[in-house]
Amino acid sequence: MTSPQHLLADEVTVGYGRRVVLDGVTVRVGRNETVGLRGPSGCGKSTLVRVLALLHRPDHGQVSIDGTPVHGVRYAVPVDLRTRVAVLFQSPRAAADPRLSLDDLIAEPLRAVRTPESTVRERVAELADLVGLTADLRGRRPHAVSDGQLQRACLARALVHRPDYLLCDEATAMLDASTQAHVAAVIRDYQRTRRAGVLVISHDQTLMDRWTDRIVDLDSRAPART
Ligand SMILES: Nc1ncnc2c1ncn2[C@@H]1O[C@H](COP(=O)(O)OP(=O)(O)OP(=O)(O)O)[C@@H](O)[C@H]1O
Repeated sequence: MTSPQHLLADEVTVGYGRRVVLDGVTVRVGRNETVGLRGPSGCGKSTLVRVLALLHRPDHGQVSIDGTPVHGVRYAVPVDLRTRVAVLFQSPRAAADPRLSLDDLIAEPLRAVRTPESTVRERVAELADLVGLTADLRGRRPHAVSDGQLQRACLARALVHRPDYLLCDEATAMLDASTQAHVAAVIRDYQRTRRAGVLVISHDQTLMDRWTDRIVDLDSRAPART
């Protein structure tokens, strides 16, 4: 029997203190599809992204990747499983280490798994090119580049391990129109060529309609099921 090809949050419940934010939510993102996640502010979209990105352990329920259940969070998850899901957040300033150059920001996940330095340099150059970071920008640290340039570096970093699933949490919201279009185009191309599964959260309905194959409504009033 072939294993399922999806990233699955299965009957996931998450609470902060006594407040239940996600109550038995099931959402799946298949390989080779782009799914939009929609819902009112505060309904738990970002929380679900953190659960799917293996950054937050649900109180109940489980995440599985292509049929393999994931136990633990962050570094407790084996590296070959952890690197299959990447996430791009809204604010590159909050996500990026201010001490690192853009090149080192992109390279860090590769160095963390002891990739040979020649391979690191090659891959960083390839990705910087893909996201449109010029040589003069690559040596700069976050304070010396714009939000759009920094988000390009964060996208390159997110793609560095060639993830099968990419989660985009309002990833283009802070960008000007042309950077937004370019970042979205890079993600779309990546999705097609890699046959990746992509989850998109955006308050921009036009962008969601244009970008996604289907939309899941995550309403805090009722458990969402797809
Ligand atoms: N670490 C936390 N500790 C306590 N409460 C939290 C935490 N993270 C989120 N919350 C609360 O959980 C609820 C859901 O937050 P979440 O960010 O997942 O919603 P969202 O749907 O992504 O919202 P938005 O569309 O406004 O970004 C909110 O009420 C938020 O205040």
